[in-house]
Amino acid sequence: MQRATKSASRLLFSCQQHCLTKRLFATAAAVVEPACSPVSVSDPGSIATTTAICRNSSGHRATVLDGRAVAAAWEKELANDVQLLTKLLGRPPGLGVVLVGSRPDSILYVTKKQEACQKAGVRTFIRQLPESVTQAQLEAAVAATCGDPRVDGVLIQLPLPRHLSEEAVMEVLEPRKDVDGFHPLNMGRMLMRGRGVRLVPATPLGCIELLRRSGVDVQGKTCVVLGDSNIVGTPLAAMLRDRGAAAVTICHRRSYRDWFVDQQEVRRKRAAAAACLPPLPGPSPRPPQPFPSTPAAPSSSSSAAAAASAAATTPEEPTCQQEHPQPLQHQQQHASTGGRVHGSSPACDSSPQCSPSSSSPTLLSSSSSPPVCPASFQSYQLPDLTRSADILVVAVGHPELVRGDWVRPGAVVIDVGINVVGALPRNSQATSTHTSSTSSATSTSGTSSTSSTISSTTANTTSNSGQQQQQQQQNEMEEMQQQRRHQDDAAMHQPAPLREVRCTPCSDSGVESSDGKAGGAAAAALLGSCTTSSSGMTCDSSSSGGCSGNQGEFGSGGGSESGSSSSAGDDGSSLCNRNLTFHVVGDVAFEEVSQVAGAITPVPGGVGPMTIAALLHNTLKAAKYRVGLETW
Ligand SMILES: Nc1nc(=O)c2c([nH]1)NC[C@@H]1CN(c3ccc(C(=O)N[C@@H](CCC(=O)O)C(=O)O)cc3)C=[N+]21
Repeated sequence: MQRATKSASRLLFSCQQHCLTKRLFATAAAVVEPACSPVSVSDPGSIATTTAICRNSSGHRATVLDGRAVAAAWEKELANDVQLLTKLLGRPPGLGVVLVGSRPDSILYVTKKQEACQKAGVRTFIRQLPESVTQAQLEAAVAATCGDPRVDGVLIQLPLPRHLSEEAVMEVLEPRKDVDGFHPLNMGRMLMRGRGVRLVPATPLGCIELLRRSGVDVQGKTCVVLGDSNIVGTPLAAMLRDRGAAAVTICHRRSYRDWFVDQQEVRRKRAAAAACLPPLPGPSPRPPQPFPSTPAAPSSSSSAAAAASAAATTPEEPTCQQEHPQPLQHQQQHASTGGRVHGSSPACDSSPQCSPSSSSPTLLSSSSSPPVCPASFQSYQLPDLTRSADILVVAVGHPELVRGDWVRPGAVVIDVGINVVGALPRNSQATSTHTSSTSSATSTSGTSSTSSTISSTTANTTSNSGQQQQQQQQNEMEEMQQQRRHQDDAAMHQPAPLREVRCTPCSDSGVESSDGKAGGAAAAALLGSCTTSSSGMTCDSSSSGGCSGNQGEFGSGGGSESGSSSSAGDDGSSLCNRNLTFHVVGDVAFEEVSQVAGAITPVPGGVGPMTIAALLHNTLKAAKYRVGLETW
């Protein structure tokens, strides 16, 4: 009734907008059941069977892209190359790793690399430098590793402590031994079309291989890469492009960072905007552009196909007075998240969200009507963008950022995030009580919520920018410190079965070296008294002796400066000494997204193991350059 007082034009406009939005979603819902998404996934184990993944709808779960199994198969293949190379080299291929400090995650990843190399018959030479190492010492260590005749490939484990320049040390690497592909020559060749790709970063290569080996064809697909890091987002976008993607969108951190800070607020804005969001590029058929100022949305081949099929089946656009089906995003939300609040769907005849009184100032004009949609990208539009993807890669470093309603039904979702969340004093699980979240925690709603975030490490999305890296490290430190303050009441609700990590970083004094012969023992030495298993890393927090004073053949470069314990090491130790438990979750809400996606990678067990296999692949490639099996 109150609406009747509003201007007719505004009402009409609002209705049109909302109805169009609804029709759009209704259309998307209509193609869910009968149509098969253009993505097909074959069983990685079988040769001939290719199962088309039909667009998901409630009741269908996504195919899990098993990174562990695929990586194991890949590594087995690589073992043949190792045999050949060992003959040609007159020794096993060798990987040199330079590790600064003792971040538990870095130690874990180095250990994984070492294990994979040992299994394949590749020797590893690990040079662990103290946290306090100078740039010159680090560069000398890298140069010495590159110069070692037993070493064919070299990597510098990232991130580096904030006082060190990643950029500068990368230049010390010999490009043909740069198994991470971070040297500017390798990066440049990869980014520039036709320049002859050589060594490419392991994590993106792992993603690409996982897609390929799972039977997901990139050709002609619309890809969205959420994350703009130098080591994942940027190279992966180029690699998707080179594999024939029709369109690749890289989302800069400014497109998602608001979601980190205040998810509630962005969700609220998004809900408020639901009635007047401008159409975004994507696979769904789009109504005519309602805003003359909005540029025309490009369409992909799959969107054209979807539009064609939709055009044949879409009923007349409902009038505003009609009952409308729930937009798909709301259906999904209620089906898969237990009703995670996204804002209620506005009534067609009211559209209060488009009124100037809405609390979404960037969205709306201050005049009466029509509402002005933003000229630039707004955070709340991100789910529309991600939903345009046939292949969605997420590498942002925020636990479970991507929810079910961010994903196009049937899409392939690659989760690169590895976030260590939650802390629980050991043995207190049974009696744990739920505590309030820290500022950086993900939403605790949904099916796989986590409570306090102790440290959010996107292992694979480290930026090469010193400033950003510093900021990230500082954030991690702050979170850890905050966690320590709350450690007494750190008990938390346990989400679905997740890997448990209890760890004690070893002392960062001295320089540790080991080689592949020692294998697991070398890893254990590196980790102090830590042991690893398929279920994670377990360490005896009472001991860190395995790491100190064990000066080996790589004693030069970083020297054996001791006593320079890092704050990171301190924090890790303190946490470990308190017997806290961590969980690993991805950037994608796995359970929820599994209800929508056609295929999805788990965390752990997805991109991580593929990264390790890719690194092994690169190490052998470097060895091939050396013996002339491949030309540089
Ligand atoms: N110079 C450099 N090169 C890298 O390739 C590099 C790096 N620095 N810094 C860190 C990231 C991270 N990264 C991973 C390696 C293995 C797993 C991995 O194996 N993950 C397992 C388990 C992990 C766990 O147990 O927590 C999984 O996801 O199933 C994950 C992440 C390589 N990175």
